[in-house]
Amino acid sequence: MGISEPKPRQTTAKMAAHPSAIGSFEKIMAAAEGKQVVVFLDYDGTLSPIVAHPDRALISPEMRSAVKDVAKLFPTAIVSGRSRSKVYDLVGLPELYYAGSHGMDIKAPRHGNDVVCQPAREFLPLIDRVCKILTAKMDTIPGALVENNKFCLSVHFRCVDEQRWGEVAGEVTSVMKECDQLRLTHGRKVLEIRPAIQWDKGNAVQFLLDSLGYTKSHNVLPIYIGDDRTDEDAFKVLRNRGQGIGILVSKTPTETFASYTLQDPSEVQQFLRRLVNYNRSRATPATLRN
Ligand SMILES: O=P(O)(O)OC[C@H]1O[C@H](O[C@H]2O[C@H](CO)[C@@H](O)[C@H](O)[C@H]2O)[C@H](O)[C@@H](O)[C@@H]1O
Repeated sequence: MGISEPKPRQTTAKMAAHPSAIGSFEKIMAAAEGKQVVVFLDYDGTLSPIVAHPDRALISPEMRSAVKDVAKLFPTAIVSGRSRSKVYDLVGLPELYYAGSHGMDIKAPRHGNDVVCQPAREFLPLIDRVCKILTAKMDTIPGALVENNKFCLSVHFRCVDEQRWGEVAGEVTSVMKECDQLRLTHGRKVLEIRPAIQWDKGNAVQFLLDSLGYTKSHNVLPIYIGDDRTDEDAFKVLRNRGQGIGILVSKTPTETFASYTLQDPSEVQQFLRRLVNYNRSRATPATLRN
């Protein structure tokens, strides 16, 4: 297995089918009319810009304040590949739902219903073992980094000399060969190792909508904003429900199950701010139903 940047997944012509969520704001709000909006937000590349080191991917005070205001109006969840505790510490808003480890670790807001979902609990010892093995291997490759995301591992190669990307891939692949209970996915200059169970960000979105009492409801409009391949699982769930707005954060033409795009986190912030301003006088406070 080699490592390369994920290729653009769609032609520019087809990109026209995915207009800007800001340019289409009125249309999105028309779809939300009379419905309960539920907001799902990815973290890296969506709420925070992509930077060289994972520990330095911080959310700006303005973005935090926009998310906080959104959560006053609508149930709001962070859905991240990072561990739940890490993304909670970064975002720092106890009033949100948090789904960490690509949705494998879900917790309701501190004062809300105690929704907890950890479908991959039995994999913890294996993930810890593999983390130790890979950390030792990556220690020999300058710039490589293994991040323990509790139910998943991220092997980062953003800071590795491109000549040595093959070595990173080779080491990861050789460890994976011994572990058929784990599977490998590929994010933004990161290899993601996770339990081989059918549970992803899409399942997390479905689980949270069910927990909020919207399993079969026609009166809900989920809005999911994310930038990465793993977010496609969530976009797909919204497509299959025939309900909801998927928004891909991307500057480049990309094949996606999302319906709209935003260019970067600063546009995400603008969109969230508009959502707040538009709905402030109209929506009732977010309530938890179960
Ligand atoms: O689902 P997400 O919240 O988007 O998490 C996906 C991965 O994001 C982080 O890695 C990415 O962002 C880093 C900081 O900007 C960057 O250095 C790295 O190259 C990116 O892949 C996070 O560190 C990973 O654990 C997540 O799996």
